Amino acid sequence: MKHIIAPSILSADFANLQRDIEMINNSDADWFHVDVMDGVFVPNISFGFPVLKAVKKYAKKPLDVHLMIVNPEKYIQEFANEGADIITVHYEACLHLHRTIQMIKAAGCKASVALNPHTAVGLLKDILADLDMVLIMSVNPGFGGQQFIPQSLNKIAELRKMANEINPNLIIEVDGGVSISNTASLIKAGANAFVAGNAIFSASNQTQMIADMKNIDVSLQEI
Ligand SMILES: O=C(CO)[C@H](O)[C@H](O)COP(=O)(O)O
Repeated sequence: MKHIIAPSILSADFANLQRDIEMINNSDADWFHVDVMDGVFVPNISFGFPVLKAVKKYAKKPLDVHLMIVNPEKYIQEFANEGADIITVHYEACLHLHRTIQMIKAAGCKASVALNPHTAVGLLKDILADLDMVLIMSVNPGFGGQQFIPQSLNKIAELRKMANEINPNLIIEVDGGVSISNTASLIKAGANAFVAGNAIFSASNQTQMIADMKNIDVSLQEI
């Protein structure tokens, strides 16, 4: 299966959100990545249900909702009701992660767990079989436009190795500092879904940038 490109609407122009949603609809992108931040789990506040609902109204592709919030279990059903297709909760925010994953599935969504840069992938071993996706944060969450943390490549490779034994269909998504210049090395490490905010929305031709990231020829790229 070809890798997935998920533009992060955190970097969109909120005064022209419908225009940016249509750009994604008409591009080679696969998903919309929607970052929800509460100002507690991360030092930033983004948006919540009303914006998700507005995006859902126009989006013609699945909504990949990344909850950077404490106590995410309180809001799973409402995010599902407002249109989330994939829900990612943070390992660091869940005291009862297994229960929260079951809640996401019961709400009819794909279930995913995100790991902050300091969190070891081995901690997911006993729950990996229950997951549709793991999101490796390759920056400290909270802001777009940060620099990719190189150690993330080792984490992806380690996770892919573990997934090959436990859950071969696991999607490994990378989020933070992803661009056309590191997509190939991330694919080689074992990732197959890419969130990109700044790299797409600051490009002079956004649709072309999405196409370039989607159609990158890994065999021609150096690590
Ligand atoms: O989760 C996020 C921030 O916490 C964003 O999705 C991520 O930072 C994408 O932005 P960029 O591609 O510009 O790094």
